[in-house]
Amino acid sequence: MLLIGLTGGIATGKSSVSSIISSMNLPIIDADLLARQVVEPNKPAYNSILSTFGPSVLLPSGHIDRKKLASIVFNDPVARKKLNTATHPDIRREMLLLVLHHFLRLQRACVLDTPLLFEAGLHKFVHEKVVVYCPEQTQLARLIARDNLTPTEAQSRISSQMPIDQKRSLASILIDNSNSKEDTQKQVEQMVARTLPSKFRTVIVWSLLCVPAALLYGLVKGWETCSGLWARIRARDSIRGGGRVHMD
Ligand SMILES: CC(C)(COP(=O)(O)OP(=O)(O)OC[C@H]1O[C@@H](n2cnc3c(N)ncnc32)[C@H](O)[C@@H]1O)[C@@H](O)C(=O)NCCC(=O)NCCS
Ligand SMILES: Nc1ncnc2c1ncn2[C@@H]1O[C@H](COP(=O)(O)OP(=O)(O)OP(=O)(O)O)[C@@H](O)[C@H]1O
Repeated sequence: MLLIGLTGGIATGKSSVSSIISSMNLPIIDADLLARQVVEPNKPAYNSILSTFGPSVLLPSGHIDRKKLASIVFNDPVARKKLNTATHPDIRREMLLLVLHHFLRLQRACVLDTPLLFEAGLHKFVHEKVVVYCPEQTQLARLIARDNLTPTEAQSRISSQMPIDQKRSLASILIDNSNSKEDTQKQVEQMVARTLPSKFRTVIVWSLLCVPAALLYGLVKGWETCSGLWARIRARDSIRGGGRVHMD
């Protein structure tokens, strides 16, 4: 199975490209979505965020206040590193499980839609590094318009990632999303047609690797179940032990 790492800068157009790819029936693993799932209440990363940032980053519902957390971490590299440390191992584990799942289902390719592909070192594990590019001024304008940010807020988000020109230089395939959406669509279709392996090749690789992949899937899933149970026991004990919920 071909592993395609899809990345770019914030608001350069990854989601737009990933929805084009998805319409071609290729599976997409969305790191931003996984980042939301691993911080649901009482999951290990949730407890870790709470003990690092305190209860002021919670909404009255008990969920993480993402706006509040964003305003902290996009202005403070040390806080951002702490958030990455709390969330990235769990995001990586979920990604691995999904990759194995798609491999075992005999998919010909799988796309990892990951904004921090290079920053987090995940580019080492993919066959193709696809960078969705637009010039930084266009990126800034799109980010301000989409998220209703001030230019200063938008700039600090852009600066929290590797500069888009550097990502461009690390790409194995570049999708230039500076122009129309139709132009981008054409580039994506060409990219998929050029890189997708044949069904024959996919079946050969699958038959060689399906046993170790299934074993690895079972091990990672087992580990996930045990660590989830352990986090719930610890959260329950901390409620019983004086109401300092999740702060132990
Ligand atoms: C900071 C948080 C709370 C902001 O949440 P919010 O819902 O406002 O934004 P969302 O998650 O949709 O992210 C939007 C974009 O911000 C950028 N971004 C997100 N996290 C980071 C980060 N740690 N460093 C640099 N850029 C980031 C990405 O380009 C992403 O596509 C959230 O992004 C988060 O928990 N980030 C840490 C986990 C992470 O690294 N996620 C990125 C995928 S691995
Ligand atoms: N070719 C294009 N022309 C004009 N606007 C575009 C184009 N491609 C994307 N946009 C707009 O730019 C904004 C950012 O695009 P998108 O949300 O796809 O970026 P992203 O890289 O996924 O962002 P993030 O890193 O925050 O997840 C959106 O409002 C989108 O509609």
